Amino acid sequence: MTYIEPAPLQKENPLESMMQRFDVAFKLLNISPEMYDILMVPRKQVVVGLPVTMDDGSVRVFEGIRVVHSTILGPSKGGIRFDPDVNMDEVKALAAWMTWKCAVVDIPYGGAKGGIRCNPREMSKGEIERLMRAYTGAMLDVFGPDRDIPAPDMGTGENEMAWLMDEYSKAYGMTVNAVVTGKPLVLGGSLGRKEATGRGVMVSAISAMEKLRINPYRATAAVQGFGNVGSHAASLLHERGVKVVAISDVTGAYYNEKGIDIQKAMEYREKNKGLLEGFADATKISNDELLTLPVDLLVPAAKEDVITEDNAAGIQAKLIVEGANGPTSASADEIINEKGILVVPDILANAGGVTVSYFEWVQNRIGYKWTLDRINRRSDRIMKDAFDRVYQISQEYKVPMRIAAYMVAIKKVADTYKFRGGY
Ligand SMILES: NC(=O)C1=CN([C@@H]2O[C@H](COP(=O)(O)OP(=O)(O)OC[C@H]3O[C@@H](n4cnc5c(N)ncnc54)[C@H](OP(=O)(O)O)[C@@H]3O)[C@@H](O)[C@H]2O)C=CC1
Ligand SMILES: O=C(O)CCC(=O)C(=O)O
Repeated sequence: MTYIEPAPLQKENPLESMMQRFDVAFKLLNISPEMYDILMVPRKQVVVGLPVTMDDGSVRVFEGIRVVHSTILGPSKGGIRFDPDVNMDEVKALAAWMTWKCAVVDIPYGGAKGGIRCNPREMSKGEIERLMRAYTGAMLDVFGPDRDIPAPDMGTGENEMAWLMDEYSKAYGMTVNAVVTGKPLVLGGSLGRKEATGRGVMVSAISAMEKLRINPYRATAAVQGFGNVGSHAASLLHERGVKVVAISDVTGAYYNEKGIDIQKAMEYREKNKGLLEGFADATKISNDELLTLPVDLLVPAAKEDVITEDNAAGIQAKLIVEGANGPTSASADEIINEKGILVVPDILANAGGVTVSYFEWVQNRIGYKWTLDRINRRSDRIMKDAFDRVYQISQEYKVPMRIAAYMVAIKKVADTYKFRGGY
């Protein structure tokens, strides 16, 4: 029997959360009302059924989604997520966030996102490869180096991007490495891309600490999620003197008030099938408990809607830097703002990844490789400038940085429409 698993029911809806913040920011800007629908409705929503032969010979049909939210600033850009919770509303929200994110850091891309509802932890490498190739084949007329450029997100990494590039290149009869970013270095991947999102989180955190007059060498942090974003954010924060006292993954959270040895945790995870389960030198607590630890900095870097109206009141951190997309539901915003916690929002804080993806694409287009030093200097500058711009708007309009970031992004996209016209 073949079947597509239904998406699980979720209490919070990321699309509604995104819309609520969008509405607030839109009203503060003097933009014509018809622009509202133009900016809200995605340009393209593609859903495909993907039959894949499993290792035991059975055939399973997976559902694959790609949403292109906007292409007004340039080709659309955004990752591909492999996760059992993938659903259309989530992907629509994630695609819109990509539009706002690229606009906030001022790179010439629109926004898109893709996802396949599956559990990669329960699949073999061969099954994942066949699924990725099937998805790419089904999206040949969506993807393209000047049209829509995917990248990694939760549950995917350089292997999946390599298969995508190969499948696309075979279909077009030539090597097209600029069709996807986050590739292995030998296929035209960029130095610095793996660490880029975590690095941007670190730059945002240090910039925010300056504003709050927190000395990083005396600060403590808890980081939720120890994948691409969380592990590099934790490691780079540690390098800047911050004591990371808690980390976590899907198996739970690991707390040590004297500080976690991040390098050791990364090595442990590599040897332990990618999991922190059993990590010594720390007490195991729950992912919910991690969120309310008495720390200066909280970095949610796992998935959306982990900070909600149910737990926001218990948060003790002075600063939240959002590594994940949409980790704070709209219902929690008010509580957090009332508590005076400074939040560096996702569309700003985690934009380091797409920034270095942009650099990867540029290098592929010009056929030349940049040094790591050049990449880090340029991406740090972009992240710092974007932070300062959003902080300044938040002061000027007396709004949280999240609303200020939406204002910067919406204005840029709306201004572009004004000049291009023709909708
Ligand atoms: N990769 C990138 O460049 C970018 C990613 N992001 C966002 O950052 C977030 C993380 O992405 P990324 O690091 O790439 O993903 P990964 O798949 O590399 O890592 C996700 C991490 O979160 C953990 N996790 C998953 N579910 C839960 C849960 N319910 N509770 C606690 N931890 C959980 C995973 O644990 P386990 O490994 O045990 O499953 C893993 O440690 C996502 O929101 C993504 O959209 C944003 C910008 C760019
Ligand atoms: O690197 C990219 O192009 C996009 C990464 C991504 O999906 C994100 O920023 O959420």
